[in-house]
Amino acid sequence: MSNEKQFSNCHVKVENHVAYLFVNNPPANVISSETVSGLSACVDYVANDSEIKAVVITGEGKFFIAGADIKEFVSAFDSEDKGKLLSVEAQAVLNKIEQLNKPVIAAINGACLGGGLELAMSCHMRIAADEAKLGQPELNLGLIPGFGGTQRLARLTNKSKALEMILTSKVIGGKEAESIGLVNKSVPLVELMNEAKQLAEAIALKKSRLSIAATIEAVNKGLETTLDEGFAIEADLWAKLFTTEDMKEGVNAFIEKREAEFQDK
Ligand SMILES: C/C=C/C(=O)SCCNC(=O)CCNC(=O)[C@H](O)C(C)(C)COP(=O)(O)OP(=O)(O)OC[C@H]1O[C@@H](n2cnc3c(N)ncnc32)[C@H](O)[C@@H]1OP(=O)(O)O
Repeated sequence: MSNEKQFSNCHVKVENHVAYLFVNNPPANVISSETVSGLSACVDYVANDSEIKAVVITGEGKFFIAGADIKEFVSAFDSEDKGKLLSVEAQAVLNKIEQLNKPVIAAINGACLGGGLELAMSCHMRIAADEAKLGQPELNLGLIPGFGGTQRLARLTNKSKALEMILTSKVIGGKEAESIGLVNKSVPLVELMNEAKQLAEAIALKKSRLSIAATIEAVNKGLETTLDEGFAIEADLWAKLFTTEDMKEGVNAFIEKREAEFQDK
């Protein structure tokens, strides 16, 4: 791999236009304040590097991310303001991941709990190891999910499944997560990174950057508005793509019975 970049509690390696972002805060890769800053810088880096067309986020070692740093909560005891700051700052980074105009795939290699699942849910797609453990156990701490989990879990699965998982702190494996639509696919741990790489490369190496970005924008914005507004957003983005070199190339390639070679223009 080339292009390795180090940030606080995470690092990025780039290969074949795919950035592999490793969260690295041993032993459990928890999301401490330092991890939030590191992730924010890391996401800015992958957003601004024009070589990168897709991103895979995973955890270094045996954990994906075991949640927010519970030990840091002690210093915010009895302070609503400090509690709010922890939530709002982490939510902002996760929103930045969700709004990235490059597809982000979470490769869930182990414990993916609390803030870890919230980060995974902010990604555009998720591949889990069968052996992974996914859950929102915050009620065990007398809390609720605070990095977007109460909102994204219900949207990704459904209201009753989200309430069941959050209210019981139930932890589920990769296969069950797949069966409720929480992850796209669950595979044995040994196959996880290859599966994530294949998915990332199927997009990064085959599609135009312009239609990738437009797809993410249409789906993200559409889920935040009415269906009619969503159709209008889609029509505008579709029309803009009509003026691109890549659209001409895609259509000509079809007619000439060859594979399109997009230039991201
Ligand atoms: C808004 C967001 C809120 C949240 O995210 S709240 C946090 C939600 N997450 C959790 O409640 C998970 C808590 N952790 C666990 O349940 C377990 O751990 C695991 C299932 C993840 C792993 O269990 P095992 O394999 O037996 O390892 P181990 O000895 O429990 O953990 C290894 C070290 O990691 C520390 N650790 C684990 N999770 C956290 C955490 N979330 N915050 C701070 N430290 C954590 C432990 O304390 C320990 O450390 P040491 O070796 O020094 O005893």
